[in-house]
Amino acid sequence: MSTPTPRLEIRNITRRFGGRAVVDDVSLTVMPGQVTCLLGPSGCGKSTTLRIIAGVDMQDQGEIYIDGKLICDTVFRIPPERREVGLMFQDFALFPHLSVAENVAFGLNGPKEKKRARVQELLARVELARFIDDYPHELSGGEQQRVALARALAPRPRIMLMDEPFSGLDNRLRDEIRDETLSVLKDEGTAVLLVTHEPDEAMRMADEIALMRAGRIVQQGAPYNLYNAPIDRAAAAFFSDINVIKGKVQNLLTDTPFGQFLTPAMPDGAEVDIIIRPQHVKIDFDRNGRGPNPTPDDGVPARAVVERARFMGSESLVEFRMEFDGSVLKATVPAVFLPKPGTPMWLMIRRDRCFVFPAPGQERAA
Ligand SMILES: Nc1ncnc2c1ncn2[C@@H]1O[C@H](COP(=O)(O)OP(=O)(O)OP(=O)(O)O)[C@@H](O)[C@H]1O
Repeated sequence: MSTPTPRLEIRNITRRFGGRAVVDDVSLTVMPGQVTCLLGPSGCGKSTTLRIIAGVDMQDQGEIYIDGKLICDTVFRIPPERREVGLMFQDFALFPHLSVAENVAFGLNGPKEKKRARVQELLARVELARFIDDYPHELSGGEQQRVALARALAPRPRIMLMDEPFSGLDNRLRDEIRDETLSVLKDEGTAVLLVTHEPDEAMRMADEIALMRAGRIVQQGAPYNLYNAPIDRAAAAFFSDINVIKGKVQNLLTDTPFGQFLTPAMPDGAEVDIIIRPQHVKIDFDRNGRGPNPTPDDGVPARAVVERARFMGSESLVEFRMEFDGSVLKATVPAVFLPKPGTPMWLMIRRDRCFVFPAPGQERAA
């Protein structure tokens, strides 16, 4: 069986500014109809990667292919306007002096009736048909964003490049527009490369996430895999708060107050961090100084006192001071649960949800 051709493939892209590689040997593919998110902190090189694909910046090394055809390497270069790539940025800047219909039709060629039909089709799809003859200033921010989406999609781009397109919208509107945008893009079968620094946005939108750090892609895969099998401590911490339990390897095992962990590939004496997300910490009440019985899944309970508890809306966040070393661990509870500071409790950690990594500075020991 032949493997399908990616809609977009970039191979070993490097871009240097002043000798510094801000994009460093980046490769990725996006299949037709797929949304891939380039996710990473500010300054890690996401936008530069996107600009290179759009053709408004030029790589120092590497190649770009669309539907298997070379569109750019370091010698050969198809100009931006012939790449059939749509662009959508945070500052989507509709033309204020053009009507909604004229904005959407802006990049279209061909007979007037055909253009009008495509504009009508797209405006219906983004549920803005009634605004067709209005001007941008007569529309809300969310409506303007949908016009920008219709405009970018009008010439039927093979690939849509989106750079933080939703960050100018307020929270509630943003979720709605994201979902709507996603369904329009899926209907059109466009391949999407979306740049964002927000893990929630990436998880909500992406079929695949490429996690970027300091110019490199450090991990790539389905959102579920990145969340549940992060490649290192920083990747784990990028998606949520984390708790760190420290330990030292002895005979391929690491002893902690929460029980023993298998640490097979690590030498004796190596320091390890056992990472657990607050939502995978279980809590139980103190029964006259005793906790729950250990279970195979949850391991050994450890005693703590409540440091503080905060109501977060759909959940509560409780911080505990651990009796064994005075460290603070956090647990999220999916309900209103606000125990008083000083209340003794017991914590267990879901062993199947723990990640074990060499402690910082010990990476080479692993
Ligand atoms: N034309 C340029 N000349 C020099 N340095 C640049 C240029 N463009 C980008 N950089 C630098 O390259 C690095 C990566 O920038 P880039 O905009 O790609 O990051 P980003 O991940 O998109 O960040 P953000 O989310 O803040 O936009 C930054 O340190 C930036 O200062």
